Amino acid sequence: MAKNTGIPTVDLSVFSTEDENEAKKKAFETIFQACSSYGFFQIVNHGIPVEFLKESLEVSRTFFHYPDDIKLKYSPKPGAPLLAGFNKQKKNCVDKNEYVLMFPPGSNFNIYPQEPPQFKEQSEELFKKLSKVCLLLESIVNEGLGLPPDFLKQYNNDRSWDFMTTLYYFSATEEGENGLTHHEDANCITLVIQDDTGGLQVRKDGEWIPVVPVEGAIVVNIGDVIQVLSNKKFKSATHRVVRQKGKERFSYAFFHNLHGDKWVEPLPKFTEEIGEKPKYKGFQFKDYLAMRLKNKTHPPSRVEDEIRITHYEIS
Ligand SMILES: O=C(O)CCC(=O)C(=O)O
Ligand SMILES: [Fe+2]
Repeated sequence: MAKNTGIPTVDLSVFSTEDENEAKKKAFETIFQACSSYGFFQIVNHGIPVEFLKESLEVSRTFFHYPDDIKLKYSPKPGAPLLAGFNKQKKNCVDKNEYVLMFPPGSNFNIYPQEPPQFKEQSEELFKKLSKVCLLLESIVNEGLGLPPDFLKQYNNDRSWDFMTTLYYFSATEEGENGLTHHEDANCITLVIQDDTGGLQVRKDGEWIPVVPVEGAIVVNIGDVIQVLSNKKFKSATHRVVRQKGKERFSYAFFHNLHGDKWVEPLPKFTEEIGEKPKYKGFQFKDYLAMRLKNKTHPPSRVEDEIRITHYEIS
């Protein structure tokens, strides 16, 4: 385990072999512990060349440094149901960032910046590579939860709802340092690539723990869907981004999602089969996503009034 990262770091290459060995067992144990406590860990030797990750962050930096009149050419079309393309947070929004939202390569509603020219190709390639890493992580989570082989793969068998954002956080100002308000991710598994600025934090036992950047590492976090299915055995941790003084920050977040038609509820394995009460009511995933989207489009006046997974909690 790498020191000083705040959260554990796992060498993912040990999972590239079929045979059982000590290193694999240990990595597995670290992931299990991390998912049961923080809901966060980092991975290295994940199969995506470190150079490729750096290039991706560089492409993102180049785009976000263009003046608004260039960036705004790639904004979502008025009235578009999905905000694919370049988005600036509204002036009064507490989140101080800009982002480009992308759906799977080939989705006809994607709006890719054409400047720099390599943006589209780099993003599509990154999307595919991150998607592959998520499939491996999903199988590790499946095993960690003791589910039947390929249970999650079959349940979550449609990749068309996955998405990725690249984010640009401005440096902190006198008016504030909030970059992304504390939240939990609604999806299954999220991957984050961050530059070396820092600012991502995860909440554990009432404390904010920094997710200290590790070169070439990818941050992994568990989302609400896994938390609900596992009846809170694996945690969808609260996290946020704090802007740094004098330093802007670039990142990518990849969301291994779930088709909106899927029904989400605690699995019998974590409830009736072990004599535990379900901690959540079941719901159709798209209903939850719609409420989450409304948090963004029509934000309540107090952050604590936003709809979160607690909405389905059985008290
Ligand atoms: O930019 C980051 O480091 C995290 C982004 C994030 O948490 C999100 O988009 O849900
Ligand atoms: Fe997040």
